[in-house]
Amino acid sequence: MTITSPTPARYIVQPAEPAALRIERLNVWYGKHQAIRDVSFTIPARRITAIIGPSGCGKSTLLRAINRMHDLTRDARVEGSIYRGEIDLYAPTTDPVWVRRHIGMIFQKPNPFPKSIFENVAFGLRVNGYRGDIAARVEEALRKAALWDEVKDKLQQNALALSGGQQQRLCIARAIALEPDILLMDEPCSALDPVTTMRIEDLMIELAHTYTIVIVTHNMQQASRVSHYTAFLLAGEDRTGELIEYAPTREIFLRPRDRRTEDYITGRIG
Ligand SMILES: Nc1ncnc2c1ncn2[C@@H]1O[C@H](COP(=O)(O)OP(=O)(O)OP(=O)(O)O)[C@@H](O)[C@H]1O
Repeated sequence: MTITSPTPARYIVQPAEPAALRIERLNVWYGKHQAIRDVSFTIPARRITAIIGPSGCGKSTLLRAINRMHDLTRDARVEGSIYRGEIDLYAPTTDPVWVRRHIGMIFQKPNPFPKSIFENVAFGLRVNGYRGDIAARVEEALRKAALWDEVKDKLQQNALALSGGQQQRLCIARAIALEPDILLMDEPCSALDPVTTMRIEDLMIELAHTYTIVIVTHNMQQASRVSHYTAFLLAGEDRTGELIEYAPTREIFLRPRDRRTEDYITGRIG
């Protein structure tokens, strides 16, 4: 593992594992407000990478840049590159629909469609004109999301009748059904109780055998429990949206190199 330090204030580790994504000189603006500033780092494949930092530092903005969701936001502008293998997701020739098929997103608040459990998972397959066995793919996705046993006898029931934790696992199944290789999770447990949160965390750890996971979290225990690598973004004045430190999670929590990282993880800055 090598440490590069583009400026004396940044400690960015290059993971030893194969790369799932290489983010290069990423900048994001909303109108005149710059939310992400010259961020470069590599996200390892089949690992969990946590993005942490104070409120407003740009965590969600960075996550959304990874599957080109800012294309859908008025006034948002992205510069820089994100490479998945040789393909720059921001190249003019790259289709954003293709990007979102390979990079799924799970949101803070579970957001199932007001349809049956089955149709929620089948939805993306139908939209994409999938010609194979939809029922088999739905079952497989629900199994991978650790929900099959709870719902197999009520697949036609409205998804909105499920508990919050079940709804979140359904949203994970909906994303998985499209066979992405990367899953982005934006505070996926913040609307859930502690027991349900543990269940989703266990699921994330299980899914990381197959998928690359990038998670935004405010919960330091969660970042330290589930993630292999952690990226710390800074907020405040003209430094908002800068990546200050990126390293294996153990190092970030046990031996942070930057005082600002230490202040944040120990709760001295919010
Ligand atoms: N659609 C938008 N239009 C304009 N400004 C936005 C938009 N989305 C986010 N911002 C601004 O960009 C900055 C970064 O927001 P972002 O949601 O990425 O931060 P965050 O670190 O995820 O925050 P939090 O921890 O509070 O969820 C904030 O100042 C926010 O107000």
